[in-house]
Amino acid sequence: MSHRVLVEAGPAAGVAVLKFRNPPVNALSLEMLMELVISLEKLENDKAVRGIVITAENPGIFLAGLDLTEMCGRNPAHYAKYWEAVQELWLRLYQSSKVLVAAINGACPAGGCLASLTCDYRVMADNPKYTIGLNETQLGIIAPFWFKDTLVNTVGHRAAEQALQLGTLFPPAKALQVGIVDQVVPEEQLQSAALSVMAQWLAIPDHARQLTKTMMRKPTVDQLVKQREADIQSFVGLISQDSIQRALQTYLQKLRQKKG
Ligand SMILES: CC/C=C\C/C=C\C/C=C\CC/C=C/CC(=O)SCCNC(=O)CCNC(=O)[C@H](O)C(C)(C)COP(=O)(O)OP(=O)(O)OC[C@H]1O[C@@H](n2cnc3c(N)ncnc32)[C@H](O)[C@@H]1OP(=O)(O)O
Repeated sequence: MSHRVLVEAGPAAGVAVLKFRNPPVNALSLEMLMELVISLEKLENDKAVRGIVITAENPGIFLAGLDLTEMCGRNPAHYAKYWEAVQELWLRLYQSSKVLVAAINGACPAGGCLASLTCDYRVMADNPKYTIGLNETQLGIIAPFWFKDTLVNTVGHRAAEQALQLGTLFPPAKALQVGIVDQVVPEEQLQSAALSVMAQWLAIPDHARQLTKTMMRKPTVDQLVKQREADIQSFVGLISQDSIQRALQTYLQKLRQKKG
C-alpha cells in the first residue's frame, strides 16, 4: 500500500492518473522514490493501461525535486542507496512503454523538472507562481550528465547549456518559449487538456509508437546503463565534499528562514 503515490483509474479507458502526495512539498525522499518505482512497475505490467497522466494531488507544488535532507549529513552508503533509487526512477520513467503526460500543477524544480522531462508531453498550468527548470547550479551542485542529456533531448543543446549554467527556473510562458513544456493552459483546464493530449497519443498504434520511443531514447538510456556504478561513485564523491555539504546546508537554511 503506497502512501506517497496515489494511482487512480482515469476518466478515459486505458488511462491511469498517478498523483504525488508527499507533504509538505512532494520532495523525492528515498521512500517516495521506492513507492514510485513500485507503482510504475505495476502500471507497466498492466496491459489495460496504455497511458499515464502524472500530476500532484494538491496544486501548488508538482515536485520539489530530490529531497535535500537525503543528501545532507548522511553517510556514503546512504548516498549510494539514494542515488541508485534516483537512477532507477529515471530509467523506469524514461523507458516506459506507456504514454506519459505530465500535468504540471505547481513548482517543478530540478529533480521535479527531470521527472516531467521523461514524459512524452508536458502541459503546464498558467500560474506565474509556478516555475520549471534544472536549477542545480543555483544550489552549488551540478546536474549529472543524464539530467543534462534529458534536457538536451527536449530543448536542444544551446538552450540546454544556457538553462543549465544559469540554473534557470522558467515561468510558464518562458518555459513554453524555450520548449521545456509543450503547452500552457489555464489552471482549471489542466487535467482536461492533459486528457485531450493523451487521447491524441493513444490514437497511434502502441507497437509503432513504442518502438519509435525506444529508438529515440535508447542511446541516452544506454549511456547511464553502461556506467551506473561509476555514476553512483561520482555522486557519492561529489556530495560528500565539505564544500558541497556546506552549499546544501546554506540552501536548506535559506528555505527554512524564508518563512521567519
Ligand atoms: C563531475 C560530475 C559528476 C557527477 C555528478 C553527480 C552528481 C551531482 C551532484 C548532485 C546532483 C544532485 C541533484 C539534485 C537535483 C535536485 O532535485 S536538488 C533539489 C532542488 N529543489 C529545489 O531547489 C526546490 C527547493 N524548494 C523550493 O523552492 C520551495 O520549497 C518550493 C517552491 C518547492 C515550495 O515553496 P513553499 O510552498 O513556500 O514551501 P517552503 O519553501 O516553505 O518549504 C516547506 C518545507 O519543505 C522543505 N523543502 C523544500 N524543498 C525541499 C527539498 N527539495 N528537499 C527537502 N526539503 C525541502 C523546506 O525546507 C521547508 O521545511 P521546513 O518546514 O522549514 O522544515
